[in-house]
Amino acid sequence: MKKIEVVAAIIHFEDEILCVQRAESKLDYISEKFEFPGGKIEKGETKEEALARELTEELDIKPVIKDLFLTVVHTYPDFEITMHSFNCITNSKKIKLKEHISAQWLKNDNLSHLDWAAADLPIVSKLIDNE
Ligand SMILES: Nc1nc2c([nH]c(=O)n2[C@@H]2O[C@H](COP(=O)(O)OP(=O)(O)OP(=O)(O)O)[C@@H](O)[C@H]2O)c(=O)[nH]1
Repeated sequence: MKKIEVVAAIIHFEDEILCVQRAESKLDYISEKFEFPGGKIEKGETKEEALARELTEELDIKPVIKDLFLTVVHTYPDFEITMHSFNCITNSKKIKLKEHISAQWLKNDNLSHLDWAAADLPIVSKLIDNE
């Protein structure tokens, strides 16, 4: 099975976190699901470099990338994903949605209300537990 390695940003603004919604896709299990912004690590990049590049490409933002929060391994029907999530801090809620179809800034208690990609659920649970 195909394996991909992905980085994702938990972007904090005060007590809120940025949640973004993927576009429609032929893979129904990720189509229009909520996720944390990020993407695949390219050859030769560190995780932090990949995350900084993806955040510029997807949202045109440069938050401060802090510590690794959780690494999740999840098997979807068509591929296995290893996803490294990092806490990031921003001092502005300004974003430009270049690829995603919507975005919400939510407090931890409200994160469970969204329809998340399955690989994100352990991250969402840990954020809620840390509250
Ligand atoms: N960025 C991101 N991807 C996630 C999350 N959860 C999750 O299952 N994924 C999956 O991980 C994969 C990331 O690939 P991507 O398509 O965003 O990466 P990319 O920007 O490098 O895409 P590209 O291949 O079109 O260049 C997708 O299959 C996506 O559905 C998440 O929270 N953030």
